[in-house]
Order: sequence, then structure tokens, then C-alpha cells
Amino acid sequence: MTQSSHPAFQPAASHFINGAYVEDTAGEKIDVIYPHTGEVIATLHAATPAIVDAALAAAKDAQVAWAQLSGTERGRVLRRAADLMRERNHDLSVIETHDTGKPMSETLVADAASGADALEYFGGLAGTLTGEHIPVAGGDFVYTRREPLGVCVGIGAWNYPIQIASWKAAPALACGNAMVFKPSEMTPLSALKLAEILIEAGAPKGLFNVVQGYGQVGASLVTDPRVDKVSLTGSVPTGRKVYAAAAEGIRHVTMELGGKSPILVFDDADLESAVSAAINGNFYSTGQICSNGTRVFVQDAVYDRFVARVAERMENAVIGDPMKDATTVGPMVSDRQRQIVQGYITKGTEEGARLVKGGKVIEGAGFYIEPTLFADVTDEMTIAREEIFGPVMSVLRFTTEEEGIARANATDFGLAAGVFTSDLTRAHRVAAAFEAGTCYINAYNLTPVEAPFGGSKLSGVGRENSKAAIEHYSQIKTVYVGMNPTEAAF
Ligand SMILES: NC(=O)c1ccc[n+]([C@@H]2O[C@H](COP(=O)([O-])OP(=O)(O)OC[C@H]3O[C@@H](n4cnc5c(N)ncnc54)[C@H](O)[C@@H]3O)[C@@H](O)[C@H]2O)c1
Repeated sequence: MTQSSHPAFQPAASHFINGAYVEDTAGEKIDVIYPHTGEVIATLHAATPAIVDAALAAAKDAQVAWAQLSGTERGRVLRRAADLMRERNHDLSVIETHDTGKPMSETLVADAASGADALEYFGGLAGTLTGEHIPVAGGDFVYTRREPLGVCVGIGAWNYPIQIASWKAAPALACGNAMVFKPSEMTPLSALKLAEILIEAGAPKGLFNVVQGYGQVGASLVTDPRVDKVSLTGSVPTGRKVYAAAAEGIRHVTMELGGKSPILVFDDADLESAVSAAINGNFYSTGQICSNGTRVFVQDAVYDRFVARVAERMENAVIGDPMKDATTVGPMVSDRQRQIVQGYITKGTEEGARLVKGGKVIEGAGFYIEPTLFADVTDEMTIAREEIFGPVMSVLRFTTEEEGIARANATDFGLAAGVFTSDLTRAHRVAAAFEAGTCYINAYNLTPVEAPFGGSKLSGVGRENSKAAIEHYSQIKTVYVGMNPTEAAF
């Protein structure tokens, strides 16, 4: 790997605490690598215990006064932040493309733009948060207060860095919490920009802090007694560890974890739409999306046509420099992730799946691999059971609705599921039968901020986005009001 000077990407310091950039070079080095070239574009340091302590202290301090503002006042800050994020969308997208390798054709529309949506939506919601009034016997009554949890910790994955940071920060802050966010060590840059934007928008110092680091920094945040809630986006193995660690302090959790989601394509479906959904749901972000529909079950009568059409359409992928407008498939985030994907492709072939297209590493400095299509995949093959997190589509054949549903659900994951059919009642029947948190009918992988997003089974607990997220960043206090003299037995 070559070291080059990229002042545009090197932040003023590694961490953002109490309204300012902070450095502690004693922390382990984190090289930020541009996946297109393998170059180091910035070098940061993992948080030391002193940095973690400073961030949590700042958050704890800032939270009290923030919670005392009216919801409308808090919302105003978030809505200003949304505007700033939109104004800076291009620059933020350039950072995101360099951090993740995802093409500009994606980052311009799906990353900071989605983060801005979350800030705007929860900014609007903040002023509407209320408790309720509950009449009870004898003229007494109860009212509830919706209160913040306190200090929330957010921990991010590397595929959607600023989106993940915003999806966690926006509802947390709207409800009156403070946050310490740890981005993935692979993609540490853009969360710092969110921290800058929030300060510029008028958030008090210390309300949203960013600390960098590997897993152990995340682990130290999760068990700190000052922390009331942990929201993780990551893999199931990490989720297990974080959930268990949070349980020790009975902390609230949101777990947005991995998946192996099914898409069922019935023979009456609009086939071109289903092909588009399968392409988006497997190759967008070079396949690095948690809710990807990586098991595409296609009914007998349209199976061959579907496979042929996907292969044909894959010819149109523009693979290469993610900064070029026309590029639709960028590199993988890292060489390691690419090796993992390569390993799965080898297993797929060894276990008897039919490699229809792709499958090869693209030689060069960047971490490129061809979008890959496997057909004749069966349920017990490794590529049909494990999350690959790369551009590998598995197509499986099915015959009846009942069989399709049973096989779609035969997984420990439960993040997303999709059905393509023109039969209205079947579409709803299948959606109802899916064991997944987020289901789609004749669409796939759309995540508007107004809709709840999250998983069932091993894919997670809690929901992000929508009004549902409020439940996961606030708690209800019950206040019983006695209107009568209190009596006792003696
Ligand atoms: N459901 C969703 O919304 C969603 C979205 C994006 C990605 N994902 C999932 O994320 C995974 C890919 O991301 P990844 O490779 O960055 O995941 P990962 O689990 O390796 O890491 C996620 C984060 O957890 C941190 N971490 C690791 N060990 C920790 C520990 N013991 N305590 C606290 N924090 C710890 C990491 O540093 C990183 O910031 C995939 O499984 C994908 O499906 C889920």
C-alpha cells in the first residue's frame, strides 16, 4: 500500500468530542484506505480510555440541558442539520465514495441524502412527542411522560457510514438523548462531518460525539455505567457479544444485524421488475447491504428466462472508477472482504452451483470482484445459507407457493423478504407468511425514513426510522395522581 498525501480526507483529528476535534496519538493507528486504489488517504488513531471517558463525560453533561428544551427547539436543530447536510451532499458523497469505494452514482443519492431525510423527519417529529392522560377510578388519573433514556452509544458498520450515524443520531437526539458514536474502523471519516454539521446547526457541545476505534473501543463503550442504550449495526456475531455485554447493565438495545433474505418470483410476476429487484438487491453497493435478497427463488415456468435475463442485464454493469458518473459497480470495501467473497464463490462452485456469470477477481490495485450469478443453487449449499456480503446472487428453483414460503423462511435470519407476483391476494398472503422484519411486494430494498426498518430472528431487535424508532430511544414514566384522601386498613 502506498502512502500519499490527501489533505482533503485527513481530518483535523481522529475524534470529535465536546464540540471540537481531539487527538490522542497513543491510540492504535487506523489507516483509511481508498478501495479503488489501495492508497492510504488518511490516518487516524483509535480512542484511548481517556478519549472514551472524555466523550462519555461530555455526552452525560450535555444531555440534561438538551432534554429540558422543548421538542420543537430540539427539532429545529435537527432540521437545520438536515439542510446543511443537503447543501454539502456532493462533498460528503466524495468522502463516502473514498471511504467505502461505493460509486458516486450511489453515494450522491443514498448516503448523506438518506441521513438528511432522517434528520429532517425526526426533527419534525420531536415537537409531537407527548405522553398520555389516563382516567382511572374515583376521579384519580394517570399521566405518562415520554422521557429520554440518557446517553446512547451508536456503533456503525462500514457499508453506509453516514447513513447509519444519522439513522441513530436523529431519533436519539429528537427524544432528548445525547450520543457517542463509534464508526466502523474501516470507514471513520463521514461521522466526523455529521458531528461538525450538528454543531453548526446549533446542537450544544458534547451532544453528539464521535470516537474512533476497533471492536475493543466499542466494547468499552457498551459496558460503561454512564451508558443507557446501545444501538449496533453490524454482523450477528458482533451483535451477540454487544447484546450480552449490554445485558449486564440491563441497557436498552437496538440490534441491526445481518441477513440472508429471500425474494420469491412467481411465474405471473412482471419479470423485468423482478430482474431489476434482484440486480439491485444483490449488486447495489457491490452487494454490501444487510437486507440484500441473496436467495432468489424463481418458479419453474419462468426460471430459465429469469436466469438468462439477469445474465444479459449484468452485461450492462459499468465496473470501475467509483468517481466516474457512469460507474455502477465499485470495488469492495477491503481486500479482506473481497477474499471472503472469493472464498464463497469457490465454495459455490465446489458444492455444485452453476456459475452463470462473473466469479473472478479483477486484477489491479483496487479491491474489485465481478458481480457473480449462480443458478441451480440448492438450500443446503453454503452460499444459500451464510451471509456473503458481496456481489453474489444465488438463484433457486421452486414449484408451489407453500414450498416457496417454507424454504424462504428456513433460515435463522429474518431481516427482509420480497415477493414478485401479479396476484393481489397471494402477494399479501406471502408477505404475511414471511418471517422477516421488512417485507416488500413488487419492490425491494427501499428504506424510506417514514417506514420502520429492522429484523426479526437473528437479524436483530428494535426498529430504526419511522415513529417506531421513538419507542427505542425514549421511555415512559407513569405518574399516578390521587384526587382523593388516601386511606389505609389501620
Ligand atoms: N441490519 C442493518 O441495518 C445492517 C446494516 C448494515 C450492515 N449490517 C450488517 O453489518 C455487517 C457488516 O458490517 P461490519 O463487518 O462492519 O460488522 P461488524 O460486526 O464486524 O462490526 C460492526 C461494528 O461493531 C464494532 N465491534 C466489533 N466488535 C465489537 C465488540 N465486541 N463490541 C462492540 N463493538 C464491536 C466494529 O468495530 C464495527 O464498528 C453485516 O453482517 C451486515 O449485514 C446490518
